[in-house]
Amino acid sequence: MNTDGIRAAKPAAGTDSTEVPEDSSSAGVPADRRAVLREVQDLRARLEESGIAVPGSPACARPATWRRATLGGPVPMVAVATTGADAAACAEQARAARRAGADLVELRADLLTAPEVAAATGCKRAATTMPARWAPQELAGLWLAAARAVGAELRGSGMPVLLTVRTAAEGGGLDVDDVTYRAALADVIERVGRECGAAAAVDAELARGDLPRLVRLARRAGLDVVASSHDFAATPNDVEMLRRLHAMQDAGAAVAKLAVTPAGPADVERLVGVAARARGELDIPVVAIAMGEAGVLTRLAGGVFGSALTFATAGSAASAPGQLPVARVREALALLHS
Ligand SMILES: O=C1C[C@@](O)(C(=O)O)C[C@@H](O)[C@@H]1O
Repeated sequence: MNTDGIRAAKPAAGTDSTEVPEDSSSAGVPADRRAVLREVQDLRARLEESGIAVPGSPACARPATWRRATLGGPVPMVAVATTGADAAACAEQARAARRAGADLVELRADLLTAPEVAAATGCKRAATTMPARWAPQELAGLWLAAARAVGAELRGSGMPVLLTVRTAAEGGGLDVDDVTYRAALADVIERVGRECGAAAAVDAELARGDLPRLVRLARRAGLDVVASSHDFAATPNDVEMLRRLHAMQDAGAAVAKLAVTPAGPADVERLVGVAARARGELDIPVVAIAMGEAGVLTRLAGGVFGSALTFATAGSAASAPGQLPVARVREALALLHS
């Protein structure tokens, strides 16, 4: 088991690596950092007591490399998601993400507002204005235009774009049936794939079905698929969470991502336990996030338990509850993975 991350964060040589010292040697570590370390170490100890091997920061068998970002390497990547309602706002947020030092930008295309609808209604709330009656090709066209704008903003930075269209069923802004979702996603995959730089990877929801076909299409287009599953109400049982992550790998996804809502610390502990197990069982990078205040630790220390990616903010609204600013996340990563 690799304990280097934790050990490197200890200020005093020769101290027990499972304890955070209270003495003067830890004086340079602010209280909140010590609290993070303590929580991580407690959690780790409890998981190991229950027989779950905590991976530390091992490299993954099949890392996913998109431009200069590698998921599944020794340190988790930091993503910033756009929440803008149009392409220009998303490009602006991508610039802020780049300046803040994020590794990649997630374009949340489901939060875009169709310009005609916005003009007619004056409404900026994307989730209520994405027109369900649109043909898949029209939706894909809207998303592609934003992908182009964000891709152009990041040109030369080496930062990749992850194109995500989150459905209402999983807490996002696109309220369409599964057939429309799949058709629109397939269309944008093919069109984005033709435009080098517009996106390096695309998110596809496991529960919407047909994941193997979308993965094949994406591969043909030169894109990786990040398979995802979100629960904004609860934390499913461990068997179900592991099943979903395995199903994502079996469908050919390059990354398996799970975001859940914990009711309290017990759920957080279960989620990181599942992440650690999945990390040992799967070849592809695993992303495991507990959303909301109760799950903040997973956004800072998820990498210790095998999670390859964390989402942070760069001056704009969070795309999911519990996200922290990039700088705060970087500080934690430096502490835990140096
Ligand atoms: O899947 C995820 C994770 C996320 O939900 C989070 O909790 O940070 C944020 C989403 O934008 C992203 O697509």
